[in-house]
Amino acid sequence: MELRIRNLSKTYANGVVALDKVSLTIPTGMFGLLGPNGAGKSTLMRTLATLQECDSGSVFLDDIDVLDEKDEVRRLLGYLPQDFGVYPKVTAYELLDHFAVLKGLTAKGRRREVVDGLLQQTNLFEVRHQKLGAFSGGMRQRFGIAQALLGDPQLIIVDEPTAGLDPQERVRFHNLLSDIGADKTVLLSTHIVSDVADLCANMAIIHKGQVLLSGEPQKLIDDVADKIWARFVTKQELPLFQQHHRVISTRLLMGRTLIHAYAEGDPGHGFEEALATLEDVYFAAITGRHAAHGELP
Ligand SMILES: Nc1ncnc2c1ncn2[C@@H]1O[C@H](COP(=O)(O)OP(=O)(O)OP(=O)(O)O)[C@@H](O)[C@H]1O
Repeated sequence: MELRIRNLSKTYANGVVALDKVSLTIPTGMFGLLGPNGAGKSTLMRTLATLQECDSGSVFLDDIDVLDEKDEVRRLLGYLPQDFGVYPKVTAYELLDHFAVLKGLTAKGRRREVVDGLLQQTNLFEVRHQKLGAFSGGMRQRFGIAQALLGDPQLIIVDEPTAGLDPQERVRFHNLLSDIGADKTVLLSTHIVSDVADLCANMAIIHKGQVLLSGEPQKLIDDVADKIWARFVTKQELPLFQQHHRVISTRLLMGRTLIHAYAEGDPGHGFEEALATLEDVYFAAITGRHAAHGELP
């Protein structure tokens, strides 16, 4: 299914503009919504999941008016919130079975089939009789996906699901999501660039409630391909480079400081052209946004 978001805006009572005329078209497959903490991702996710009202704008899931026909959307929606809590004293099987009853799966035999199937799909079947309180972060997130998939949803929204997962668990979780994304619309919010780079056919970068960029990751990388320049600097040199170049990122590499700068042509001063990555796209977008407000030269 296709999700079309047009001019969605939300200002909280304290005056914070969380969404500022957000427009996005999200086709079937995995879509990554990338942005730093506070960008407005959760506000957008909760609005799409019919849990929160916006101020203006429209959202359609194919022909369904998401902001108006909430029951209709809920029948098609699976949602994994950012702060998905579990009851620590019940087992994975018991809780999923309970959620299945709430979803309307009242026939025992069919319910068992569905619950067992989901536990297998999320690789939790072997541990289904363990209490959720003993689950690792990765197991808990996979359980979160299992509950989100109850009722065979066509639209699946997952809000920062990989935060706090170790690398192995992240790979496992990525594989699970990518299987689901094969024929469903999956919207994944994250502040981790590699989540999007690894998984998503389409993406958007959101910052301070605004969509800065959207498109296919490779196309967005191609757009900055000859504009990213790198060099090592000393700690003492760094402020000078930040003053005279559009430095988009600085990071330590084997104890030295590697800077990436954005420039239309060779900036000289010892810079060499770098192979652009999605991380460069992300930092160029985010810092470009600051530049628009005069915070960078
Ligand atoms: N209920 C609320 N009342 C007031 N301000 C809020 C509320 N919820 C969120 N905000 C503010 O709105 C902005 C966007 O928050 P949101 O949680 O949507 O961002 P986010 O991108 O999901 O960030 P995070 O990853 O930290 O959750 C932030 O400045 C946040 O402090």
